[in-house]
Amino acid sequence: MIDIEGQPILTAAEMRAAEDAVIACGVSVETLMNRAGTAIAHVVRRLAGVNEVLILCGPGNNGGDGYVAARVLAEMGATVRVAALSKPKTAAAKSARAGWSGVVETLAEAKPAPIIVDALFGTGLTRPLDAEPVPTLSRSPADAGAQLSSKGYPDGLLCAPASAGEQTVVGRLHFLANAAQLRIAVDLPSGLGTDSGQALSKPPVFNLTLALGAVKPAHLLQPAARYCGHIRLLDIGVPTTSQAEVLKPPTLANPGPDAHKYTRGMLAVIAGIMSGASDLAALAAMRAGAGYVTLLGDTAGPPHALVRTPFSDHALANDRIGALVIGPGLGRDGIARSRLEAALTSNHPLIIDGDALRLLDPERIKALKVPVILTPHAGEFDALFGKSDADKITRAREAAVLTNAVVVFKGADTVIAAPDGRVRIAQGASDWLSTAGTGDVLAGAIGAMLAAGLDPLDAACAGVWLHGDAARRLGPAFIADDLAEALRSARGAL
Ligand SMILES: NC(=O)C1=CN([C@@H]2O[C@H](COP(=O)(O)OP(=O)(O)OC[C@H]3O[C@@H](n4cnc5c(N)ncnc54)[C@H](OP(=O)(O)O)[C@@H]3O)[C@@H](O)[C@H]2O)[C@@H](O)CC1
Ligand SMILES: [K+]
Repeated sequence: MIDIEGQPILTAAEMRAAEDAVIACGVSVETLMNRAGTAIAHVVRRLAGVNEVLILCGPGNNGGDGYVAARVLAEMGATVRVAALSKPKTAAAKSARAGWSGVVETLAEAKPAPIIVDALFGTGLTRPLDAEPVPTLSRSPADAGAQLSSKGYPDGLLCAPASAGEQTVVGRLHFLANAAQLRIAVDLPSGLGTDSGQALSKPPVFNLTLALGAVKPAHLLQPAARYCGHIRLLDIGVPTTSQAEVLKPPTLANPGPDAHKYTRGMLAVIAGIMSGASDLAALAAMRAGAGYVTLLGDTAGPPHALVRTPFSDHALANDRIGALVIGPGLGRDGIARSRLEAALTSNHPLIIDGDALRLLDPERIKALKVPVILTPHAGEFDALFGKSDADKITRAREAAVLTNAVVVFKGADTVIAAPDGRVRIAQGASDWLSTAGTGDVLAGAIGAMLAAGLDPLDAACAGVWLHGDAARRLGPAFIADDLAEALRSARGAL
């Protein structure tokens, strides 16, 4: 089981292409399926102990993985049952099914077990499951009590649509999941759109999802990610590369003996009508490790290390400034507009956040000749780039190209995109980040990184990492002030 930090993220088509490349070199689909099923079995065996395992198998290769896992688990001495939605359709799944010598129950009639393994659908799911009735065995009285043969569905038994409610695929999956103590999904919880991150049908929430060969967008994008639980990668011997990767901890150098405040990066934060927001950004930058932070505007208060300076073109013209944050608490009035204009023409690398995003359009941003990082949340993103049904990765990528800026598309599944197509996606953001001021803290943290001289994508990634890690360390009910302070622990943990 591999931790997914830093791993490539592949769409369903990219995963198929990676598998095809291996198959073209003479490795059979059956071999890949055997690797997948065997790896799954070993994980399940470790977690299940002596408890009974129920594996739910679908018609495609995801189901095939399930049959292999069942066989290997049985060979290891585990108590394992298999329930199928329908007969296997693919050649590899048929062959895997043939390798399972036990009974195959129907999904509609399977009794619960303490451990369930969902191998119903993986990357091949193309439509919602809700409407799909679960086939049951329509039996004549003479057939009553007959069991499925160990080699497949007996001839003459018909698959008939079941009634509503629990007898849909989703209903049965929820029923069995609710009754289980441990829920494990093979590749993806059944019902998720691999690339879109949408729940085509709402699956149960799993404890563990075993990604096969590569991480997929649905493991990270919301709402799909919330159904996956912990995500671990299983290696099936398919080499993968992608421009999209899971965000990993940054490598940040600590100050050396010859460091001074300016070598560690000087950040200027422009204040506006809501001084609390720019204060938070400035404090966050200091706690993320900036050497010198100056707040430009008419503000007052601690910390004493923060250099508060009235806003002026002269203050902005300081060529020691390594980066400029504008937007937190800026407002949208005339003063805001003139400060934004001054920032845009100051020639400093920019982090553009909050209100500043509402005062700009993509063409203006693209015309800037300095490194730019945009940090919109969903509302700001829609306002700047328009609404769209495309997935979040595609939207972030297109926005980065359109503006020639690094775009940090914030949310529970923050996507960071660079104009050259590279993408990083943060996993497992704390739900407690949904509180006022946390976006200001992020802008400051990223500002510290950009001021320190990191490349814009690296700066954005480092800021997002520190922000997410600080939140994880704080646990529940923190406020943005706590978050800014906790950046110090996150920085110290690197
Ligand atoms: N390729 C490889 O080398 C390897 C692949 N591996 C594994 O394969 C998985 C991908 O396999 P897959 O492509 O067969 O797709 P899968 O998710 O099993 O489902 C497809 C089936 O579902 C059906 N179907 C779709 N939607 C439906 C719906 N709403 N309701 C009902 N049916 C629906 C669809 O029918 P159709 O749309 O064609 O009518 C088709 O029959 C992947 O996640 C990984 O686990 C590993 O073994 C390693 C080697
Ligand atoms: K599955």
